[in-house]
Amino acid sequence: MIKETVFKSFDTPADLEAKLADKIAQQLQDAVDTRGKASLVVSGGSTPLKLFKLLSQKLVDWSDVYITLADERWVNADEQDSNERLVREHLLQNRAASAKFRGLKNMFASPEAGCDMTSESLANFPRPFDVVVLGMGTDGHTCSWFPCSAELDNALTTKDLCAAVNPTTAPHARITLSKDAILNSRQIYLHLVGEPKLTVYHQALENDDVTQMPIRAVLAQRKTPVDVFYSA
Ligand SMILES: O=C(O)[C@H](O)[C@@H](O)[C@H](O)[C@H](O)COP(=O)(O)O
Repeated sequence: MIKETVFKSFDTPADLEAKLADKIAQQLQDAVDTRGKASLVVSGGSTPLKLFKLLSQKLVDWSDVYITLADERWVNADEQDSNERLVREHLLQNRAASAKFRGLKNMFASPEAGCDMTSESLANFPRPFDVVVLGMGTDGHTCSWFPCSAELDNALTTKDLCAAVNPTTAPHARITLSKDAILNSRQIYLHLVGEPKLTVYHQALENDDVTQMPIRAVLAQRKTPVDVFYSA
């Protein structure tokens, strides 16, 4: 059994988003005030869109904030399934338009070929990352650590910043930050909306077999604080 750390339950997704946006904005500004710059890693998917909008309106010294993604589908940034597109359209707006964003996709033909260049492009990011916001799929994946993929072990064990992943249960080849990179953070938030995800989260707490549910790699460690923000 994995011991739960911080679990915060909200009546509505809007309540959750308001609180989480406040916390993230405060932590980013504290980082800028303390160290001169801050870093934020966000996830794609459908859950964080309203959070992105709220965050984009916050008073933060955004020009000192470096933003990247936890994972990306290997598609061009103008395509429907691109996480970069989501970030550009929903987060890098309003006050946050001046943030320094680096996407994970580059011009190489595959994530395997492009991985090293992506890692190099993130070399000037403040690390440990100040804030990481993760989502979770109902198969227990987070980032692009898919239980179905042959590359899962590499993504969870490499010391490299990035790893290539080819999921068999989800579209597109992917590039993902590694477990080592994600856990080298000051604060991780796990953003969960909907009862099916609460059920999966409780299943994830049952044991620490990361090959079945890779989200356990985040939940079972004690190096980096993980706060779960949940709303039905
Ligand atoms: O690119 C992605 O798909 C992600 O970054 C992924 O890890 C996501 O966070 C979960 O799959 C949850 O996705 P939803 O928010 O769409 O449920």
